[in-house]
Amino acid sequence: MTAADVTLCFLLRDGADGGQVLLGLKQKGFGKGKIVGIGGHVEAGETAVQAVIREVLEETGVVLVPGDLADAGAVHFVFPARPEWDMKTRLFTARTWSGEPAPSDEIIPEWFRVDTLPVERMWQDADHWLPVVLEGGRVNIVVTMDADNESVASSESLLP
Ligand SMILES: Nc1[nH]c(=O)nc2c1ncn2[C@H]1C[C@H](O)[C@@H](COP(=O)(O)OP(=O)(O)OP(=O)(O)O)O1
Repeated sequence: MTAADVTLCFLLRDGADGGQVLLGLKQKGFGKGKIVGIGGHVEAGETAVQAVIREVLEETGVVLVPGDLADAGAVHFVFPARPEWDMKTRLFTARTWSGEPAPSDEIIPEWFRVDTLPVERMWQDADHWLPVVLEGGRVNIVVTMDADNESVASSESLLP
């Protein structure tokens, strides 16, 4: 089975008490009830940049242009017990955009401090790759989930 192509974009801003990132409570579909990054599937004929701009608009109302996006690499999520859930995820960050994040039927967006991420409410793999991305780094990592599809069995960086 081929992994689905998906995207995530992390909006970053400076708060009074340090850096903040926009995440959101997933209201339905994959990862419902978790705090997740903003994004979703790349549709046929779309580039990853086009897809992430569309998904951020659909889920939060925030308008991005390609020049707002910084490439933060990729994470391949592997679910051996559920191969149909495998996803190849392109990661982006943005420090500029237009509009204010607003809730949609997909996501309730919320700003979090980057130094106190709500990891207990996120996918358990988040702390394997997200802090590097939020510090402005790039990752290229394969995260393999356990048979419970929740715990991390292994994570392997493909970067030299
Ligand atoms: N293990 C994991 N850890 C994580 O932090 N994010 C994950 C993950 N596995 C998948 N994701 C993300 C990537 C992707 O942005 C999202 C799933 O895409 P979607 O939100 O588009 O899925 P849905 O099925 O809700 O929506 P549709 O695209 O409308 O079918 O979940």
